[in-house]
Amino acid sequence: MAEASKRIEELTNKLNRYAYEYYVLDQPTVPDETYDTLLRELIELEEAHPELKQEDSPTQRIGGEPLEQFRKVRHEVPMMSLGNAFNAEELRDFDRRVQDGLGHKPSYICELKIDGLAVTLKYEEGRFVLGATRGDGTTGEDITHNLRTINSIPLRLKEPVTMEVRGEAFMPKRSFERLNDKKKEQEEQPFANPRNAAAGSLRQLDPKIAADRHLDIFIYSIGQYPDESLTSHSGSLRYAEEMGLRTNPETKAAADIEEVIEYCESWLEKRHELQYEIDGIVVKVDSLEDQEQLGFTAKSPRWATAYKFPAEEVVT
Ligand SMILES: NC(=O)c1cnc(N)c2cc(Br)sc12
Repeated sequence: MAEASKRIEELTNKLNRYAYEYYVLDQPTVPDETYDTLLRELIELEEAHPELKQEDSPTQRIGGEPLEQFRKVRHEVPMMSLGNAFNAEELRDFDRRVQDGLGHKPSYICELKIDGLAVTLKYEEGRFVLGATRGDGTTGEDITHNLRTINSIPLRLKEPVTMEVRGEAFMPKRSFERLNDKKKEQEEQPFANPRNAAAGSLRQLDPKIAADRHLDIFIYSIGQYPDESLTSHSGSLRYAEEMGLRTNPETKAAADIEEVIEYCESWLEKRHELQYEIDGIVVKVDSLEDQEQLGFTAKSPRWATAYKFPAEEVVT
């Protein structure tokens, strides 16, 4: 029994590390066959010793029976929405308002605006305990059973910290095309776009459906967190990465609004090369102290805006 317990713990940790390298870092260090062989060994050991199964075992990503209904979840920290800017001049207007509010020039951080479904993830002492949709910003739906099936969401953080993080769950373009090909073959209604496909997949009561949809996620903000040493948004993104969470590699600091405008305009064409859809760029004041000073309007932060790309001509 001690042997089995030791081997199960060893396999669980090894498989979780391999999954982290593959799904979070996009840098696998072992071939798929190695992962599959170890996973088969773990499944056999867990079947022989179910009481030794670990909560963060990769075999526990797809839970039990489908839910009867969704539980409502109240967000302690409301999930924000963003004001919009549609061109360079409106970005300059945003910058003027920010400088008026701060009394100094801020530094900015630019992040791709992922076209998916905003979700919140709660970790307690490092364990993934709750995941929910944004809903109306204060009340969302509990979709923990579906988010557990996303391989780039760690079931356990690298440190036993308690924190809430927010991000965008999305369906990569390739998964979207494969899914719609299957739907067309089965003469079912295809999804209009990857955002609808991701939302449709995560709003299922049966986690086996979400598990089959190859969803992914980028974390873009941290709610209440224990580490008071964080003073910038960019620092909090690095902290999220250190905890084992997946963040977007294209995020970039900008010294002033002209650099922000340059970044936004550079992605107008480049975005078609991405493996996922984006519908704009999120621009944030980087200093947490500056964010605190600027605060929120009734529904949006004064320290962020969304630069929206012009709607694309839909070729039918
Ligand atoms: N990086 C970000 O902050 C970010 C990325 N993608 C998105 N769809 C959203 C939405 C809000 Br609200 S923030 C944000």
